[in-house]
Amino acid sequence: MAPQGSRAPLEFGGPLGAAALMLLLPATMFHLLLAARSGPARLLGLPPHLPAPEALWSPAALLLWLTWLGLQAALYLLPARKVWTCLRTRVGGGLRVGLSEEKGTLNPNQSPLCLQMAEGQELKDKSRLRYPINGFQALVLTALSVGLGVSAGLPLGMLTEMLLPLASVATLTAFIFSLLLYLKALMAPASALAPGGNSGNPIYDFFLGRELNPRIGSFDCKYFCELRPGLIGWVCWACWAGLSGTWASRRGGTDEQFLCRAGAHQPGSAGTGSRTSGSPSLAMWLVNGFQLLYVGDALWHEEAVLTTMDITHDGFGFMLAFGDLAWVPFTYSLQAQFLLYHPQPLELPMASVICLVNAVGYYIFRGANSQKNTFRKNPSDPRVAGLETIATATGRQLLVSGWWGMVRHPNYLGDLIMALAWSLPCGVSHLLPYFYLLYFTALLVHREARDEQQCLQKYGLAWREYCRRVPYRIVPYIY
Ligand SMILES: NC(=O)C1=CN([C@@H]2O[C@H](COP(=O)(O)OP(=O)(O)OC[C@H]3O[C@@H](n4cnc5c(N)ncnc54)[C@H](OP(=O)(O)O)[C@@H]3O)[C@@H](O)[C@H]2O)C=CC1
Ligand SMILES: CC(C)=CCC[C@@H](C)[C@H]1CC=C2C3=C(CC[C@@]21C)[C@@]1(C)CC[C@H](O)C(C)(C)[C@@H]1CC3
Repeated sequence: MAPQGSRAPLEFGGPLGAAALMLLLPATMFHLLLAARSGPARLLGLPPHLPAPEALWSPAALLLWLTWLGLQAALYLLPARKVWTCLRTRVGGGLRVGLSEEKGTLNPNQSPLCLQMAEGQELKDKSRLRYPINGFQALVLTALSVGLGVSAGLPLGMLTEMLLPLASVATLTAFIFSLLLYLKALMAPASALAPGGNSGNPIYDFFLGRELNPRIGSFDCKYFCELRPGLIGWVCWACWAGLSGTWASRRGGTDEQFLCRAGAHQPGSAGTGSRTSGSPSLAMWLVNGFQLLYVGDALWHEEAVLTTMDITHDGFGFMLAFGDLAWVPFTYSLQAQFLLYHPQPLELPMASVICLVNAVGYYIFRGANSQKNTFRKNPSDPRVAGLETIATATGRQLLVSGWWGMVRHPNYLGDLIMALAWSLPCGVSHLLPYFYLLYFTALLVHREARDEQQCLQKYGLAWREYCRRVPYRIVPYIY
């Protein structure tokens, strides 16, 4: 039985804050879903029409959701194809080859099927967990399965109408799953518990999560949820929203009929304007393209998630279960949902500027994340060996030039610039599509403060020296 009452300071406003977030997060998600399909599409203020209770639940949505989770779990367990592994190895560069060969896990000449694995950070008991690396393969196979399903006549056009019940089912799953995880953690050894999330207060611990890496056999629940059902679901749904225009016109429906069916055509609706061609608008192409790049990138660099604080520090509780399974797919796709019901005109010159903004954001995000990952894996790698560093008492070093000498969280800066680029195609007539940018700024500012606290504990004076030499946190000369 695990000991109760760790001395970690309480975060998120303690039990009261945790309880409030458990109500507020699902409420916000449903508000956004309803607002996106309402005529006025207001971020602040109630949507004009609240749905009937039966619109929030359907057995078909439950079946679809369970099938989706089953498909993603099967793809998680599937070995990586040899041809696939070789391709990733070549395109991914020396870093991946070095890592995998060093651990004896990758030999492209062995068998046509191999489960490529990566090792996580060292745990309290000095052991390291192993994780499958086949996320990008899962994305491609999912896209193929969905494509096959649609061409075989699966009524995926219903997806738009099923979004509310799907969100309910995902929220319910997150609650049940978190409860099971909480109970499972009661039997976990102390060494398996997360640094936070073990305060002894059941509400707080349920929210934050007690066990660091809950597993069923070798199936890692947190790693699976962080990158698979929600992230892949997000782009599948957003792309589907993009294609829905085509679908509406192929079925012989007008925009007006489509919007009525989807529940958006109400007095004062902005949603009957410009989408008449039956193909996704330029704005929709941009939003989908940018988000597909983001998710594809996350799965391509899958092993990088093993060093994020979600995997190394936070327990697996309601916050991450709900965040991964419900919040990400249903709120991160908000721009696509908004454009589906409120098409916006976008001219080519403006689209080019937005593409440039996204490219700059991606360049900073990827450059900063790759530089740190390369450095953490092998500080003498020629790509990072010339960078200036600060030594710490732990034996690890901190980068103080390159991306990490510009601000203390250059990767957050890139991520925020991309967030702006995802909203700009939606125009400036509504605040709603900018919700992601606002929420994400708050999330990253809070996350940055948590990370600083942890780094101060880990590196002490060396961290203070880093802060002195790199005074800005996220935005140079501003913050
Ligand atoms: N789309 C979304 O919803 C979200 C996206 N993200 C993205 O996820 C990515 C990962 O974020 P996150 O895990 O929060 O944080 P980081 O990837 O920034 O990792 C922080 C860690 O990096 C190490 N570090 C910090 N400074 C230095 C330095 N100067 N030199 C070397 N190492 C350093 C420290 O760990 P150590 O020293 O132990 O290596 C620190 O704890 C980011 O790109 C972020 O934008 C994050 C949250 C949500
Ligand atoms: C308020 C609330 C619901 C909190 C939960 C937060 C989660 C939604 C996010 C915490 C960290 C995340 C990361 C990603 C998605 C969102 C969550 C789960 C991420 C998988 C997105 C893709 C990136 O490339 C990433 C892999 C770096 C990233 C990791 C962190």
